[in-house]
Amino acid sequence: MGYRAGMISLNADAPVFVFDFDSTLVRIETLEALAELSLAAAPDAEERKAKIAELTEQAMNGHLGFGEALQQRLALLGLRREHVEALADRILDEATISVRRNVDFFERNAERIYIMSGGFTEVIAPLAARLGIAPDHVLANDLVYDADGRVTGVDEANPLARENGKPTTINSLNLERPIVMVGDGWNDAEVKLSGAADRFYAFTEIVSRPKVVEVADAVASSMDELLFAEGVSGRWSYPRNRIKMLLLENIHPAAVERLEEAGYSVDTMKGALDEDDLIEAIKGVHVLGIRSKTTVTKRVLEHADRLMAVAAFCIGTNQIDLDACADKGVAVFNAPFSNTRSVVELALGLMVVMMRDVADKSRQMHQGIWNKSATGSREVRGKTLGIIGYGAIGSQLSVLAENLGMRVLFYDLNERLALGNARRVRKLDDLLAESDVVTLHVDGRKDNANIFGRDQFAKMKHGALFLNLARGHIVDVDALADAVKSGRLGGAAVDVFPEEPRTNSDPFDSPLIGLDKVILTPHVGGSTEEAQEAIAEFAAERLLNYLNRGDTTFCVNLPNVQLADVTRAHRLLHIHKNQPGVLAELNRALSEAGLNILGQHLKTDERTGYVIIDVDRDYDREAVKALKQIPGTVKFRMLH
Ligand SMILES: NC(=O)c1ccc[n+]([C@@H]2O[C@H](COP(=O)([O-])OP(=O)(O)OC[C@H]3O[C@@H](n4cnc5c(N)ncnc54)[C@H](O)[C@@H]3O)[C@@H](O)[C@H]2O)c1
Ligand SMILES: O=C(O)[C@H](O)COP(=O)(O)O
Repeated sequence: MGYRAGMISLNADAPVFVFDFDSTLVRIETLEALAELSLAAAPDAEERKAKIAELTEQAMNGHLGFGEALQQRLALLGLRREHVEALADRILDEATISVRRNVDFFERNAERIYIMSGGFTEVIAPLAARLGIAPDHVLANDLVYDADGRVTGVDEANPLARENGKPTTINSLNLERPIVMVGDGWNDAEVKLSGAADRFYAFTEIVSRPKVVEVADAVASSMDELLFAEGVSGRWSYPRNRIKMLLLENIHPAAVERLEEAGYSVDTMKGALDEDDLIEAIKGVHVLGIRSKTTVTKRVLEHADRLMAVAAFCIGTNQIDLDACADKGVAVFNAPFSNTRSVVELALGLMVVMMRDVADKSRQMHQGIWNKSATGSREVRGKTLGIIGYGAIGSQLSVLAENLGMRVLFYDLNERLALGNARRVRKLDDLLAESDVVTLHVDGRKDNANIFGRDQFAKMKHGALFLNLARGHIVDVDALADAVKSGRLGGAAVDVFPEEPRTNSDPFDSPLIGLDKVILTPHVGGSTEEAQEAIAEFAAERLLNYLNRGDTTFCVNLPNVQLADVTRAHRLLHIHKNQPGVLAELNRALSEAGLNILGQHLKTDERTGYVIIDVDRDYDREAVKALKQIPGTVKFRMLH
């Protein structure tokens, strides 16, 4: 399993922790998992499994004595040594996710940690070993086998085989106090209720039982939460499950999976939200995930009381007020390359389809009209393609179009390397005059609003084709509609619109609707399964790198700093206005706080400075708070 390293130690007067096993350290109930193995071929397997699960629930909720429930379940199981061995073999894979994240806590504090379970030593042993817990700190039942390897019962001398087994076992050990019991079941709660432990945490990451939660001193929905509540310096400075992420616009589940696996709390919504709804939804949210339809305005940001980062799970970031985000210290990320290929393929397909008039021919066929004719139907080979905006998409399109035999011209505001035989033109008008197909791939910056209108259409070749798969506001659609109607253009394919519906249930309207020779698609240039999954993975990774270690690589509005994981240090992250004197003040405050600096990075852009300081872990925590007061501070956080 992918366990991580870190530095988490308890101090001398820290409690002794006693952890339950099933549905706490592992996400399974041992007896139910064994039933899957031992009853695989039994004709009445389902009945028996249901009975076993029912007995487990009764015992875990305190409705049936544990010893009684264990005996009855073993009788139903028909268990053999090989079944037990098979489960022990895969038990590491069943470890609870937050336990995997905090393996260091176990390793470093093994002397003050016990695993106590009504389950079986043989199954627990491999995970205990992985967590560095010695065999004499594993308190569990021992199975008894007959000569043929059949399980005949458990060692009855062990108190864990009987009622009140857990309190009895703890008491017999005479452990130092305080003792903290952590588990999901009633028999764990009983340890505290009987006085054998000082505190009881209902562990709810796998299952939450109301009756157990009710009597618990506190609820721990993950190991991080437990360590935070106990004041133990955990894997992270703040429990990740308290960091709320809101992902809008049907972001691919791979992102949710990745972020949840890393311990964060993720909520999702299918559509985009309008400004007022977003203002409501963003309260308490630390990370917002969007696509092209959600506009993050200054007004929205004014209500974002916890926001640390925004991820655009797409290429475009024109829907986000990047400067306002920077002013609030909110980092913005996107996925600049993950759907490039999908857009390029669609653009090429649309060109071919338009050259052959496929859309209109197909519509006629659906009306029962057979119109076999070569008139007006052309190959793309040998035609001139004019690409406006030679960035990631434009340049890749250039290469593939040349491979289809097209001649490529491009126009870009910036210097761009011409790929293959593509030729850069200095004036847009030259490109318009020469191209048989004109395609737009500029970014969505505000200045690009309506850059393509009546004048530009008038300068295109008569009968040329036009594509816009970039952004809706770039083109004057009324002018486009007129250019098609007048026959100036031979056809148009449009994927993006100045006004787009926020959800699939909202209506769509445009002057282009119903026009012959016009192909309309609902902003799906980047909507392929491959692209959406790739975007999800890329953007989620950027977010995790930022949240977990302060790395701003690929951030589009803060200085980019690439950072390694924080090990053997605490990391201070200070975002400030780029104004004179901040760094000097910061270093003065650091020295007053008695901090030993292990490493420091500073990067600035014209608006913002970002300082990352790794320090020795011994320092005055209160004094560090002074860093927040330094004039010009925008955001300050700590990681360890
Ligand atoms: N339809 C979709 O689903 C979809 C999917 C992905 C991207 N997009 C959009 O496609 C566009 C291109 O994406 P990209 O990844 O290639 O962006 P990019 O930033 O890599 O490239 C944009 C290029 O346009 C140039 N440019 C900007 N304004 C210009 C102007 N007025 N005239 C000439 N050149 C100009 C820039 O210098 C840059 O080279 C963006 O608008 C993006 O939002 C749409
Ligand atoms: O910017 C982009 O990547 C595209 O416009 C795709 O946007 P979408 O994720 O909303 O489809």
